[in-house]
Amino acid sequence: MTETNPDIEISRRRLLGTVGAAGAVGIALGTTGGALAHSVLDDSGSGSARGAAGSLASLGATQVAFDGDHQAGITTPLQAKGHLVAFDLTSGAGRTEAAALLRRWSDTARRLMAGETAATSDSGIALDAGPSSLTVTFGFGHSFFERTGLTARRPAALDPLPDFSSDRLDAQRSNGDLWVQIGADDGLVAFHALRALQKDAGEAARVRWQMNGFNRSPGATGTPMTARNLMGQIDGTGNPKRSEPDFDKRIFVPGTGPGPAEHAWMAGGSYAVVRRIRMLLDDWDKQSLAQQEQVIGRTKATGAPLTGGGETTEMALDKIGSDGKPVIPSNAHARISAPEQNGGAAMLRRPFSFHDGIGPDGAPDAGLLFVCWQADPLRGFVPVQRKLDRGDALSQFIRHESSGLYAVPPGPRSGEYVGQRLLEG
Ligand SMILES: C=CC1=C(C)c2cc3[nH]c(cc4nc(cc5[nH]c(cc1n2)c(C)c5CCC(=O)O)C(CCC(=O)O)=C4C)c(C)c3C=C
Ligand SMILES: [Fe+2]
Repeated sequence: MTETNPDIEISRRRLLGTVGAAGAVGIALGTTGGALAHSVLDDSGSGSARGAAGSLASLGATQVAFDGDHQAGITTPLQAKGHLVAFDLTSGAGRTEAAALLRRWSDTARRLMAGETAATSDSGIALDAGPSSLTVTFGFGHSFFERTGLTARRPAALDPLPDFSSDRLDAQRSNGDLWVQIGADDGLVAFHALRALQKDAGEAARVRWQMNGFNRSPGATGTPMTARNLMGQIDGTGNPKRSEPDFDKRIFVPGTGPGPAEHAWMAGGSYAVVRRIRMLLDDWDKQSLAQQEQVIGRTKATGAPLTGGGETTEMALDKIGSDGKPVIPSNAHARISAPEQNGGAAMLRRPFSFHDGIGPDGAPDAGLLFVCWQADPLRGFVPVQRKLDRGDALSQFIRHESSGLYAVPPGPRSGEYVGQRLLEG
């Protein structure tokens, strides 16, 4: 598995890089990572993002490939910093301008992900740092296809999500013609990419909304662990694993099979559902540990199911306690969202936490930038959210405040730009 997964190979490099961080950068970037790290280590070439600093530790040197079957930032391990940004095309911009924009964006993303500077007027924000696992992922919203005259090529999977009774959505912070996800293990590297991409948008597109998120930094725990969210729960345990035979089928649009030929441009792509979910943390913190664990159906400390075992032990959903009730409550979040309760519906959750300050009432404006990936939202997010909407114990502690659904095309081939098969096909 690890040999065929570029993202996991990056992790392997990161492990080797730990040795490098202790002083032997040559080992970290030797036979395993040398080719990918070349651009950041080469002091002689123009376009290097190296400033005055010396050699890079493994965290800075780690590079994720831009080209590939799938875009980076989907199966890439969670990064410490994230920016989500949606753009609308300006009134004068159509298909030609959109194609030129995607070409500029792809060129910049390819360069920055390789640890190079932007092609023109680089801001210098990321000087001294390496690529730091930077990923830039591009998607198209439903409205993009009208704006560019491409409605015949719009997949049905991009039809607007249904309304959910628990939605409290802000239209200004939802949807958008274009969506960009930026992730990096260094805050300056991530912000540098955001600035560069916004500059590239020029007169073609304007920012519609923008959100900032974070995760635990790599190396903060003794061994790699599933991340925690701002409620303190281990979050991500039940995610589909790359080693599972149906992983690709669940997450990526198949290359062949049913569906009109006009939609072939999405083969190898994926659909991202993005929700800004506010956590009502003051209410949550008033719950006892036992109450919090009943809400999820898993222990807080280890993430193990309430029916026993460790984090990765299967939930025994049929197990009845001495009180005659299911040990994992019937309204527990992990029970209701489990694939076996939803006809196999599954998604890859890859969120960032957010904190946008403290409101006048003293409550943090904090929560989860929920990003999930699937081959078809009607067989991933939608049925699960419908079920959660009807009786999830977690729902009284969260509020869905914004929503987006984006078609994320496959990764580019060498020299190609993201979306070229749609815009020029
Ligand atoms: C519609 C999809 C989902 C939304 C929205 C959602 C919000 C949300 N979830 C947590 C915390 C946890 N979720 C956990 C599991 C879990 N959640 C979903 C889906 C949505 N969650 C799924 C598909 C699963 C996996 C179920 C399974 O396969 O067993 C867990 C348990 C640990 C884990 O598996 O990750 C936690 C904790 C929050 C805080 C939240 C909104 C803010
Ligand atoms: Fe969840």
